[in-house]
Amino acid sequence: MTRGVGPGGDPLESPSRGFAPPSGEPEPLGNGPGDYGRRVLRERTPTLITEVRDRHPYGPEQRRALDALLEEIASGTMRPLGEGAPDRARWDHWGAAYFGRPWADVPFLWWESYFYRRLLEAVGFFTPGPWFWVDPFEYWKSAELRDATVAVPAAGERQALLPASLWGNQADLGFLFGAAGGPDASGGLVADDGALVWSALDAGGPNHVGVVADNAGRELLADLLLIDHLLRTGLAATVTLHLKPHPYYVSDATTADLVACLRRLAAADGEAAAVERRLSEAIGTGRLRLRAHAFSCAPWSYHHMPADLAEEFGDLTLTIMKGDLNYRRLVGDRAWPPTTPFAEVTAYFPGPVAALRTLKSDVVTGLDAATLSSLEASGGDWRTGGAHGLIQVRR
Ligand SMILES: O=P(O)(O)OC[C@H]1O[C@](O)(CO)[C@@H](O)[C@@H]1O
Repeated sequence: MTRGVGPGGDPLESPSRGFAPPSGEPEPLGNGPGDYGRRVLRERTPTLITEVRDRHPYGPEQRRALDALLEEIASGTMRPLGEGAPDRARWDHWGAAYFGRPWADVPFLWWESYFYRRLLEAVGFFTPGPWFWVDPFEYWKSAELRDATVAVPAAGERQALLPASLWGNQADLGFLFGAAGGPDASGGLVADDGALVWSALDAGGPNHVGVVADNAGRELLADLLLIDHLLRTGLAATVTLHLKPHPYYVSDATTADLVACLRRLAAADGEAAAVERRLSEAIGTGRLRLRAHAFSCAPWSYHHMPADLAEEFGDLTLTIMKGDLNYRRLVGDRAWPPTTPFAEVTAYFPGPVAALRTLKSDVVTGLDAATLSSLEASGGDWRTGGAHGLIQVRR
């Protein structure tokens, strides 16, 4: 296992260094015919730009910038961030191999992350002025949170907590902008290491658990119930909750979204309000620690994580990675044969790690051969439809 240092004083890791992926790894997933990335690039991304433009009273400057982004993605070449962007140097470094090329030539994981950064640029999110730090996705996030029901399982019923946190991941608002609409029904679990997750925590202590959050709203509510359980029962001495430092992938949870969820819990009846009180107190005492690391919005897999993050994950009893994008970043967004062991592709990760994810993109690992053949025989969109889930762990 090798670890590099960040470039030019930047605390984030150089993409060319970091933890080595297993040798002989398959190509990064792209945007060719049949690739899921192509659908996202051609369908979801333009719809999202148009929706963001239509839902806000933006002035001519923001509208022009959104239209230019639409055109650049459809038929132009990828350009760097504008002068004056606070993170321009970092992205110039990261994007050196991609800028000046058509978007479709750039790996899916990379371009989609950069797309969200460019969308924020277009709407003036980082520019001091009237739209400074106005979340372009707040409209959808708050609607989803309003509709969410809060169901606190009875004390002692911990078995429901992992599936609730997992299936909460269906509430990815990016699906609103897909041609096929959102996931409909549960296709069940294609891998279920749930018992191993609990036994990793039951083994002794004190446990220190990381939760790398994904979506706001009902997914984060379910995550918070899980975190409350871990803290309340003493199964975790501390929990570190990783949020996004700024809006990302439509519904990814920021600190503002966490606050909204806590208020939602406080306003609900009975036990939910008690959960909010306990969590707020735990944040106050430092038992529940919030992180919003810049690498959480980086276009790279965790193989390239910076040293400070690697050290943190290495100190944890277990890190729980939520959602599809974190899964892609954990295993590497590559065309792995689906029976490649999860333990093998995550061996580089600096501590025990679990993934709770609904399947919403091409990558998957750790399936047994029988499960894979019945999924293939189903003829359905099982890799990307969001109707299947998995719980995997590497201790
Ligand atoms: O919210 P999640 O579970 O990370 O899912 C987001 C997924 O949706 C997509 O953004 C598709 O638009 C995938 O690229 C990504 O993996």
